[in-house]
Amino acid sequence: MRVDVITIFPEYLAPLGVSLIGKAADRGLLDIRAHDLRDWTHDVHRTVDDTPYGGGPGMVMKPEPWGEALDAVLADVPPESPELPPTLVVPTPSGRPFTQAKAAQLAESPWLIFACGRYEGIDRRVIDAAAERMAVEELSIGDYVLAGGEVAVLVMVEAIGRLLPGVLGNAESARDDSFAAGAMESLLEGPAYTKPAEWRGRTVPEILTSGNHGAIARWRREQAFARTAAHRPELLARLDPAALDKRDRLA
Ligand SMILES: Oc1ccccc1-c1ccno1
Repeated sequence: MRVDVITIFPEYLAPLGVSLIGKAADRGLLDIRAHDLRDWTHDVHRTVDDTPYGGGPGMVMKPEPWGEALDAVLADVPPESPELPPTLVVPTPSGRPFTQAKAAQLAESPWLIFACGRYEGIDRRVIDAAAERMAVEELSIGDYVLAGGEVAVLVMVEAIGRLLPGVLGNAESARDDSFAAGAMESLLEGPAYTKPAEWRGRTVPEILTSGNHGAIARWRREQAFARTAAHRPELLARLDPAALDKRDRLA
C-alpha cells in the first residue's frame, strides 16, 4: 500500500517510521511518503491560510497550495495502482466515524492520500474538486477537537496498516481484536494476564491455566460481554445475532 500524507508538519509523522508500521515499511508492505504543503506555496512567507469568507474566528487553509499538492501527488502514480485512483482521506471533526470496519475497508485500497487540515479547516472547494477525480472519505476519530489532522493520520495509518497481510504475525491475529468483524464485532476485549501466576497477592483466573480451551474461549466471551455491558452498553444493541455462536445464545 502506498500512503501519501500532505501536511504543514511532516515531522509530526515521524512515529510512522517506528515499531509495527515502521517495520512494515522497512519490509516494503507500506510505502509512506510525507509531503510539506508549503512546498506548493509561492510567496516569501509560504502562506497556507487566510481569513474566512463570511467572517468568523480563525483562519481557513487556502485552496491553491492544496490543489497543486494533490496534482503533484496524483501525477506520481504508483506502479501497483496504475488504473485505480487513490482514495483521499480527510480527517475532520465533522466527518463520519472512523471505525474498525472503515479501517478494514480502507486496508483494501492500494493507495491512500491523507490531507491534514489545520486551523478552521481546508477550503471546501479542495474537497469538492478532489471528489471529481477520486473517492473522498471525510472521517473523524472521535468526538473531540484536535489542533490538526496529523494525530488522526497516525491513528488511522496504524489501524489500517496493521490489517495489511503480513504486518501482524500469526500470534497477533487481528481476528480477535475488539470490534473485529465476525464473532468479536461490537464487543470489547476482556482482561488479559501473563506470568507470574501470582503478583502482589493477586492470582490469575484459574480457568486460564486449566488447559480447557473450550471453557477458556467461553470465559473470554463472557468477559467480553461483561466489559462491553459495563463500558459500551450501546454496542450490545448492535450485536448481529448471526455473529453470535450458539454458545453465546445459551450464555
Ligand atoms: O479536530 C480535528 C482537527 C483537524 C483534523 C481532524 C480533527 C479530528 C477530530 C476528531 N477527528 O478528527
